[in-house]
Amino acid sequence: MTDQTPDPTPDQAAVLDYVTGARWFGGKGRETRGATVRRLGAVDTGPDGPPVVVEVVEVTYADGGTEHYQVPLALYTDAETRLDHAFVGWWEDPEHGWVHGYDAVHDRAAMAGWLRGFVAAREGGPGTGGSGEVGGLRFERLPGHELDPETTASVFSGEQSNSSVFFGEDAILKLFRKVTPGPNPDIEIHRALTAAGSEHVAALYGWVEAQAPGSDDGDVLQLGMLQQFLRTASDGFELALASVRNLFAEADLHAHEVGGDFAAESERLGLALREIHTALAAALPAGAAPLPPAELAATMTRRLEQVVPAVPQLAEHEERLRRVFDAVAGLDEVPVQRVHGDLHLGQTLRTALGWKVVDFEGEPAKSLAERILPDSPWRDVAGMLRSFAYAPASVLRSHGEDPQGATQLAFRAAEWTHRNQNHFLHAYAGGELSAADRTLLDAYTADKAVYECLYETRNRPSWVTIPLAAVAEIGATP
Ligand SMILES: Nc1ncnc2c1ncn2[C@@H]1O[C@H](COP(=O)(O)OP(=O)(O)O)[C@@H](O)[C@H]1O
Ligand SMILES: O=P(O)(O)O[C@H]1O[C@H](CO)[C@@H](O[C@H]2O[C@H](CO)[C@@H](O)[C@H](O)[C@H]2O)[C@H](O)[C@H]1O
Repeated sequence: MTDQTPDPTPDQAAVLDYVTGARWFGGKGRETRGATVRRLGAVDTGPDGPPVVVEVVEVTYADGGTEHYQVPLALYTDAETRLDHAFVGWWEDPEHGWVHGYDAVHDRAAMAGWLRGFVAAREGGPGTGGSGEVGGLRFERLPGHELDPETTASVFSGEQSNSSVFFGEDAILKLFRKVTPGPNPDIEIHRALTAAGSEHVAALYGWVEAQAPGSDDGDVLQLGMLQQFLRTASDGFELALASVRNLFAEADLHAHEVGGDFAAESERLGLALREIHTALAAALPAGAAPLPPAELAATMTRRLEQVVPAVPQLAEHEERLRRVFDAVAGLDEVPVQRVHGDLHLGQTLRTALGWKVVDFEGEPAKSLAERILPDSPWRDVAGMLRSFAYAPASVLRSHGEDPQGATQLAFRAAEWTHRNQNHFLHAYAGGELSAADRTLLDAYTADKAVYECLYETRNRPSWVTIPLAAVAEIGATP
C-alpha cells in the first residue's frame, strides 16, 4: 500500500473487544454498550513505512456514560505475524479492500512516523522548537534538545495506563489512551516543571495533539507527550522490592542492619517530593481558595460509599473509615495547590542524578476535570506511605503469606514499612507534623487505601488483600 491517508471503515465490534481487553482500558467493571470509531488523523511514516491512522474510539456504557480511547493503527494488506498480539481488527480500505489493522504502538516502522513529525516541527536550526501539522495532527516541540532522527522505536513492555515507546536512548513518547478535550495535566505539569528547571522530572521535549472530533470550537485532544529518556533510571518500586528481599534473606538482622537498607533513599525521596511541591506551587499557582474541610471529608466519604458495593469486604471497616474522614471536617481550612495526584513508588525513578517523578496525570479512574483540581500535597505524601507498605506486602504474597499474618516475616515487613515511611515523612516535612496535618494525612492515606481496594478488585483481584490489610488497621488503635 502506498496511500498514506486511506479512509477505511473500521470493524467496530473488534475494536471494542480490543479496547476493553487492554490493560490501559479504564472502564473495567462497567458494562459496555458499543463503540464508535472516529478518525483523528494520519501519521506520515515516510516512503518505507506502513499507512498509519489515529482513531479515537468512543466507548458507550450501559450506565449512559462515554469514554474516549486513542487507538493508532498500522494498516497492512497482508497479515504481519510479528504483530499478531497487536491485531485490532479488519479495516475496509476503498483502494485495497479489507486490510489488517494493528495497534501501531507495537510496530517500530509505524512509530517512526511520530519521530518524523517531531523532528520536522522545528522553526530554525539545531535546538529550536516549533510546530508542524501533518495529516490532521499537530506536533509541538520545545526548544533546547536536538532529537536524534536515527533512533528506532521500541515499545515499553510494562503493564501501564498508557502506552510508552522509546526512541533509542534519546526520547520517550507516551501516547495517552484515555483522552479528554482540554489540557492534559501530565503535559501541563512537565512543561511547568521543565521551564522551572526542576531536577526531579524528565524534561519535556514536546507533545502531539489534534482537534477533537465533532468540535468546531477548537477543542483539542492532547494525544502524546515526548520527553527526555532517563537512561540510568531504575524503577523505585523494584528497588524497594530488592531492599525487602535483602532484609528477608537475613533472618537475624533488622532493617537498619542490612546492606540493602532503603532508608537513605526514602529520605531523598521525601526531599525530592518537597522540592517538587514547592516548584509546582510557584510555577502553577492554583488560584483556588483553600478547601473547606467539610467538603473534603464529604468527598472522601462519598468515594468510600461508591467503593463498598464493588468491594464488599470493605463493609466491615466502613464505620472506622468514616470516623477518620469525619475528623477532617473539624479542621480549619485545607490549603491546596497542583499535585501529582497518584504518587507511588512505581512513579519514581532513581537515576545517577537522583530521584525523578513521572506520570502527573492523577488517578486514571478520575475524570479530567477532577484530576486537574488543586488538592492538598498530603495526597501525594499519603500515596508514598501506602507504597512503602505495598512493597513488603507484595514480597510476602510471593512467599505465600497473608499481609495481615502474624509470622516473623510479616513482623519484619512491618518494620521495613515503618522505617521507610518515617524517614520519607521526616525528610518531607522537615520536622514533626502538627495534629491537624496528621489528621489530614491519616484521612488521605485511608482514602488512598479505599481507592486501591477498587483498583485491585478491577485490575489485579488477587492483590486486594494488600489494601484490605491496611484498611483493617486504619483507625483501629487510638
Ligand atoms: N522519562 C523516562 N525515562 C525512562 N523511563 C521512563 C520515563 N518515563 C517513564 N518511564 C518508564 O515508563 C513507565 C511508564 O511511565 P508512566 O508515565 O508511569 O506511564 P503510565 O501513565 O502508562 O502509567 C514508568 O514506570 C517508567 O518505568
Ligand atoms: O501507575 P498507574 O497510574 O497506572 O497507577 C495505578 O496502578 C498502580 C499499580 O501499577 C497502582 O499502585 C498500587 O500498586 C503499586 C504496586 O504495584 C503500589 O506501589 C502502590 O502504592 C499502589 O497504590 C495505583 O494505585 C494505580 O492508580
